[in-house]
Amino acid sequence: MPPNILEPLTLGPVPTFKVISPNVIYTDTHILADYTYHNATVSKNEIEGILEVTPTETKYKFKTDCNIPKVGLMMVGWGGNNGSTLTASIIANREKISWHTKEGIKSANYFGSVVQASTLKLGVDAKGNDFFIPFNQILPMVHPNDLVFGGWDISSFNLAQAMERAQVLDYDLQRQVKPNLEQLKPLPSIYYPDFIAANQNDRADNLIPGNNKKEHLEHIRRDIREFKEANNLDKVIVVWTANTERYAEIIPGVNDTADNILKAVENSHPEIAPSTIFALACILEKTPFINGSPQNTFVPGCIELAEREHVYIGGDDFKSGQTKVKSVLVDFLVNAGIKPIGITSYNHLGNNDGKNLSAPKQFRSKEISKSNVVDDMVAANQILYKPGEHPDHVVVIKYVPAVGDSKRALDEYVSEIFMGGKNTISLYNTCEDSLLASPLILDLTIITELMTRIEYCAGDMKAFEPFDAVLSILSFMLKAPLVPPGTPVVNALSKQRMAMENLFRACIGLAPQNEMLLEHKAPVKM
Ligand SMILES: NC(=O)c1ccc[n+]([C@@H]2O[C@H](COP(=O)([O-])OP(=O)(O)OC[C@H]3O[C@@H](n4cnc5c(N)ncnc54)[C@H](O)[C@@H]3O)[C@@H](O)[C@H]2O)c1
Ligand SMILES: O=P([O-])([O-])O[C@@H]1[C@@H](O)[C@H](O)[C@@H](O)[C@H](O)[C@@H]1O
Repeated sequence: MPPNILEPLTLGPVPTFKVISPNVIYTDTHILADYTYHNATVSKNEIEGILEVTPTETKYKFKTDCNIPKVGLMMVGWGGNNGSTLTASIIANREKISWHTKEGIKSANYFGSVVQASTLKLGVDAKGNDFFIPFNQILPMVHPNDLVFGGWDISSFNLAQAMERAQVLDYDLQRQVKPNLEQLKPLPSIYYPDFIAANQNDRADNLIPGNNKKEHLEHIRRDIREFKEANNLDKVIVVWTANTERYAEIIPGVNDTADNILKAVENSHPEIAPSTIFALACILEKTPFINGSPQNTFVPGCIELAEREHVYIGGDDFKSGQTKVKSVLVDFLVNAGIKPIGITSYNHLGNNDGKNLSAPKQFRSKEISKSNVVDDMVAANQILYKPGEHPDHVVVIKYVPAVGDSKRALDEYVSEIFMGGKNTISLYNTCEDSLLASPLILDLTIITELMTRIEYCAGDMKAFEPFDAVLSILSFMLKAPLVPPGTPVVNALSKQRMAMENLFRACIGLAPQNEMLLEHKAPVKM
């Protein structure tokens, strides 16, 4: 395996602030924080017929390892539009490349990455004004410029050929990064035709031979080990950005438990998907695996194995455009007491993703992930919605080669408003789909890696432990957030962002952001 030719230059940002608190200790290697988690339990007093709300306080200790490791990002589907666009874009950022376009000179950036291009409020300054820092300075994080790339694709194209095929980036930029990308070639991958559209067959010329799923699993495990060793990495994160697969059937005795799914792999059971083989290989290699597509990679047996091995998994389906807007707009409408009754999400696109989704079973996977995104917001308001009542919600995706990666999304939101009135909001959203999704791969990778360096201790626990293996903290970047079995799914984008921000604040002993601004509304009088 050729070692990555682009060695990282520097490792991560250096924290630019220190929390002055008896609850926070900085050592040479860690940040230790004592944190009180405030919540409230609600119960019904049947005798008095009232609800009783009891504030709760739980003492947590958080321990964050501040040593930023050398991290490899291995993408499954590396030769696709997202994988090639991300690789080219990070190289452009690393090399500080600018390029000519008809609109003038453009320079590389990380817009669209919450970690690299958003900020968060740390507190207020002496005048009471909000004080913001870059999101990636709240805790030590890997910088994307330092990531070492690798991955697999069923297509043999090198990354330069893949970038050209994707038709996402401007030519003058492609021209400059081409020499670097020509050196990068995806590893052969596993291909089970039944799981993706038949129209993908013509690019499947870079395959691991045979049909033995156990051998495929061990091959992928070996690939991960060899990549880590060849690049002298401390950690590897694997992200699935390959084609959307059909849903796998959940079969008792086959993929319902960890032991059964490993046995099913031994028997090369036909219902074990390539994405699940990758997930199992990662779990067995103690390597976090993130699913950027909508299929049910994480069948129950896969989740159970991840929990048993304490290996982080996350998914599903990058939340990049139309759905991201939906998880904001419906949250706003419902929380404003306005009742969406009809949501129609239509889009067409002409890239290979759209080509794969033109097949019914693959579309169905995407339809599911795009349709469930309003469930939590609707369930939270029983003034507007009776139990079980939902807006009419339609998702349409059409493949139109002529528009390439420039997805056209048209949405219509029809809502009931005051006194029998109706409100209709129509949106038209168009852009290169891969330019929205690629930064999310960065955020998923960097936050997953950060989570591998944070441990907690709470209640009667005698030692620090990792978080639950199912990383629901990644939900901001995902359409159909995977959560620990039996726990609530949150889709509202503001809540997802708040959860991420407040968790990282807790790791440095800071209370959750509450935006009350009491100091201005009810100033303390001396
Ligand atoms: N805005 C977005 O682009 C966006 C948003 C959300 C989700 N997604 C999902 O991300 C995935 C990738 O999107 P894309 O636009 O890059 O698609 P793409 O079709 O350009 O890339 C997918 C790549 O995966 C490869 N592939 C297919 N099966 C494979 C296997 N078993 N092993 C290795 N490689 C395999 C294909 O050869 C292709 O190069 C899709 O599932 C898509 O639904 C994309
Ligand atoms: O993230 P989002 O814009 O809601 O959804 C997108 C779909 O509209 C698009 O058809 C599909 O090809 C992309 O993979 C992505 O899933």
